[in-house]
Amino acid sequence: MATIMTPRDSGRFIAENSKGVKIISDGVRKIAEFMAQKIKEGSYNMQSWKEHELNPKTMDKAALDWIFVSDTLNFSFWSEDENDKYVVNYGGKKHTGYWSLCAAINRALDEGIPFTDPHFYATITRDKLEHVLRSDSKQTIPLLDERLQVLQEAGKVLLQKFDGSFVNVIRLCEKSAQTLVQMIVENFPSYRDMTEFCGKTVAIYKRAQILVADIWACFEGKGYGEFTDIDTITMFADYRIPQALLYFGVIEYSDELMEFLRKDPMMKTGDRYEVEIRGCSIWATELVSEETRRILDADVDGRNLISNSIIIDFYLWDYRRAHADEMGNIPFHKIRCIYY
Ligand SMILES: Nc1nc2c(c(CN[C@H]3C=C[C@H](O)[C@@H]3O)cn2[C@@H]2O[C@H](COP(=O)(O)O)[C@@H](O)[C@H]2O)c(=O)[nH]1
Repeated sequence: MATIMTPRDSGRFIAENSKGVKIISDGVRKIAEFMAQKIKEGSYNMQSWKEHELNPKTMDKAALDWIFVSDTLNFSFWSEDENDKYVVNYGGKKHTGYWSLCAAINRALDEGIPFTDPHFYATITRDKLEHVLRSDSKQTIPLLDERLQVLQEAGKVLLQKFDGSFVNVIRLCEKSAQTLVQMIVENFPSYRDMTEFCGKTVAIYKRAQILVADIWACFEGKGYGEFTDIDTITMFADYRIPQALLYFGVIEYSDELMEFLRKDPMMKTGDRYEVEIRGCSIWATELVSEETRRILDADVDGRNLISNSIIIDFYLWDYRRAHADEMGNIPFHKIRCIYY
């Protein structure tokens, strides 16, 4: 493969050539101060990942298998009609969006379905997957056939190349997050989230990077989650963080782009606006992460606190979920694809 830019360099290249999306340095500084405060007061850190009721609480192979399946299917949960969403009831609660997938996985495991075992999902039938992902509302999960294809593919690769467990992929990455991202995109085609922009191939790698980040957070940077270069992982360019960055004034959309989004169009992978929104969000979050680091390092209590683009991303994503109503009128770009 020709040397492809990393997601960080891709983000910078896209931001330097973007027409519809601008990064606002005052917004970067303000959100960095806000994040530094949150990190200093300890209200957000890598342990926050396990506080989510549906995420695994253990640091073992079972948790790793769970994370690999959830991140293989971690895409496209938005619904055409906000009042008619795909819902999974679990633990006495109604779960929507990304959490509906986690609820469905845990529901299957509770029913004795070995849904996180590649020996099972490598040859899972459409009927069986439909049962596992069944809805508790009228709305079914988007892209069921694509989910079937990427899940069977991931299972087959794990069985054929890595003796049936993602543990063996990690064992080969020599504790390098970048090596692991490369191994994921080389061996698992559904993770190849890249496109052409201004004559160059740009790599966004949203699901490959969030897979590494979820492992790092679940294992709290130890064991399977120990990476010497974890800070080189960027924000995960989905359709939610751009919404949060726009809300906080970290990025700004041109009048044309706002006009375009107001028509609620269905976009396609590689559309110029899609790449600009995702790429500028990556670069904006890198700038926020660097500024947050500068603020923490200037503070005797802050310099040994963990802060990187993953923590910033996780915080913004959780904030957006918790303040979905306030952000209701902030547009997000809509696309149906297997990448995010
Ligand atoms: N950038 C970024 N994108 C993320 C996540 C997560 C879940 N991670 C959580 C789990 C533990 C951590 O503490 C995180 O809170 C899902 N997504 C993406 O969002 C979209 C779903 O959104 P909605 O329709 O509103 O549920 C979809 O593209 C999905 O792929 C994240 O963290 N960052």
